[in-house]
Amino acid sequence: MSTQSSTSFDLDAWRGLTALQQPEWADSAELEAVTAELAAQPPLVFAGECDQLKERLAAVARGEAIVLQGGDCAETFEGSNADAVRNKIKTLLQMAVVLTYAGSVPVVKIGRMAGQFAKPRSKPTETRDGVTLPAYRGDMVNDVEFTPEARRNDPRRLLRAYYSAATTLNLTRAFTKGGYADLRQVHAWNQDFVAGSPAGQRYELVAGEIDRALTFMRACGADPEEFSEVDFYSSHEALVLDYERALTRIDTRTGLPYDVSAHFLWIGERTRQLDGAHVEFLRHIRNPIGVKLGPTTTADDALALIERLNPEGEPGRLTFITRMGAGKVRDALPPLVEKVNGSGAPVVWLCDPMHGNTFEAESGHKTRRLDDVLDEITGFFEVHRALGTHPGGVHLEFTGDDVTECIGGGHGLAESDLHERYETACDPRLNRQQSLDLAFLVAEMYRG
Ligand SMILES: O=C[C@H](O)[C@H](O)COP(=O)(O)O
Ligand SMILES: C=C(OP(=O)(O)O)C(=O)O
Repeated sequence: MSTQSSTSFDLDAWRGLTALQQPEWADSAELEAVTAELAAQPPLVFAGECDQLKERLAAVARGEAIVLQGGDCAETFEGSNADAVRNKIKTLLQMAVVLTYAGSVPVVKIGRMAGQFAKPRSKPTETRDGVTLPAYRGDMVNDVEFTPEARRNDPRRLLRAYYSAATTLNLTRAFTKGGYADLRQVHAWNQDFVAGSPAGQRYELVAGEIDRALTFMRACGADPEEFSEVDFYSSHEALVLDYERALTRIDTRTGLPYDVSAHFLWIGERTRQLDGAHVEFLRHIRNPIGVKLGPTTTADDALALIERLNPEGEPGRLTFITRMGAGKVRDALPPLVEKVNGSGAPVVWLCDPMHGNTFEAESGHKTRRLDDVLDEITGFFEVHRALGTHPGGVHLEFTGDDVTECIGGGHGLAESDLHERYETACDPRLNRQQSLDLAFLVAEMYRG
């Protein structure tokens, strides 16, 4: 069947399949009322914007652009405030400038923002000091606080997620279109970072080159409009299907369904079963979509996902986000890339170097080493370079704040520092310094 002819029957077919990682809602009448209310809300993004992103991702698949996708592991309602959103955008823009210069190609900027409110979990419950409660599944479902009331799955949170996403998107549109994203200003922030970073000398070369390029352009009288505005897209894991279905609309231009909760949606490693509800639902929406692929993925799994999610080979439609772990990427990735590339399918390859590299520190904090993160990206580049395919970019968990959740980086954050500002609601994020360290080091890989 052509994916282009989806009907509302198709959009609800997932309901008859196994949907993993769905919250059990205490009150189904309330869920119904909430989803009806959501279905009547205006779209958060527009189908035309999703199509524009698809075109840009098609350029990435052709090797003509790269992707920088990132943001919180789990956004919180409390964190959807102007300071936190501005800091995340600022960090992402700073990283993007460095990568744009190094790659000499456009960088497609996608936030894990404005909707990343639901989390798949390894276990349905959490036990602390002998007390067992339902696991935290993201602010869309319940609260991170460890009390029975906070951990109750509350359908009204779906509405709060929608309104928080709207607030965040409003802020991102203001920050990226209202002059804040001016290239010269972003470069000045990077120069400050290089001057203050213990590893700064290593980055001075790139920062200096960008500076000279900008001075040259100014001297030539070139001051393009594009310098002061950037295109920024939203994304999140399409996990809670009642929410995603309620926010799916038929585009009046084309008569095709789009999930207007975000520009880009992805299917997680835990919910990518071919015969599962998530693959079934996402195959019918026309947004650009991604699938996370962990180390157990076989080349045949990848081909079957392509057949199911992009049978017509639409460029920019499908992104594979590989998250193998630093120790496995060099063995697990080549068979996938080789076979997919051999099939001729136009796939974007992104590296998520976070989710295969998590471990528990002695203090009990979940953490990641920046060295492992960089090693996985290095392996990802090695594999793509060896096979002649395009390393399409990175998918990161980071924040613009000075948290202490991951180890390493120019400032040498150690395990013993983790307790100082450990604020994530789920997995550990790179802080602002570590994110910029990473951007300069990945820039070297693109130049290499
Ligand atoms: O972000 C990814 C997952 O939600 C997270 O890694 C799950 O963590 P858990 O193993 O603590 O449930
Ligand atoms: C859960 C996530 O990742 P994965 O599906 O790769 O485990 C995530 O990116 O939040």
